[in-house]
Amino acid sequence: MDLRDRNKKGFKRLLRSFMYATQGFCYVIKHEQNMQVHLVVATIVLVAAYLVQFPLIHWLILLLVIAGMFALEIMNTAIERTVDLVTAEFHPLAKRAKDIAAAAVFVYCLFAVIIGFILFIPALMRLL
Ligand SMILES: Nc1ncnc2c1ncn2[C@@H]1O[C@H](COP(=O)(O)OP(=O)(O)OP(=O)(O)O)[C@@H](O)[C@H]1O
Repeated sequence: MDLRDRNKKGFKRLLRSFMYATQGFCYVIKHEQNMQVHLVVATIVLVAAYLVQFPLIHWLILLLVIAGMFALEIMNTAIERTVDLVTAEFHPLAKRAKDIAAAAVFVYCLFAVIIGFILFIPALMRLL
């Protein structure tokens, strides 16, 4: 992007930002296996929520958790690429940065699973 463009405001710039964000999103889906796994799991969970007829509040919580998961995985990928840009060599700080970014995804995943159980167990009990 031309540096002068950065100071421009308006709809065109907004549209361009949206286009860049879409490119980033497509990149992560295409190249990150973890993101592909998240997509498959999210689809299964959404279908299951539909089948057990989640109430509105459960849908909202579920969508928030799924959106957070996607956003965090995207940020993790951004950190990985930035570290790769800084060094192609083995460096303890590069390891720290990537491991910590991965830990953020892991912690979120863990709590997402717990929330999933809390939401689905009563719905499944009702069905049985
Ligand atoms: N430059 C580096 N220096 C030291 N350790 C590194 C470096 N690059 C990667 N690592 C170590 O290897 C692990 C895997 O890194 P990699 O870049 O392959 O990411 P990944 O976890 O495989 O992510 P993904 O498969 O989602 O792209 C990191 O978590 C880190 O421990």
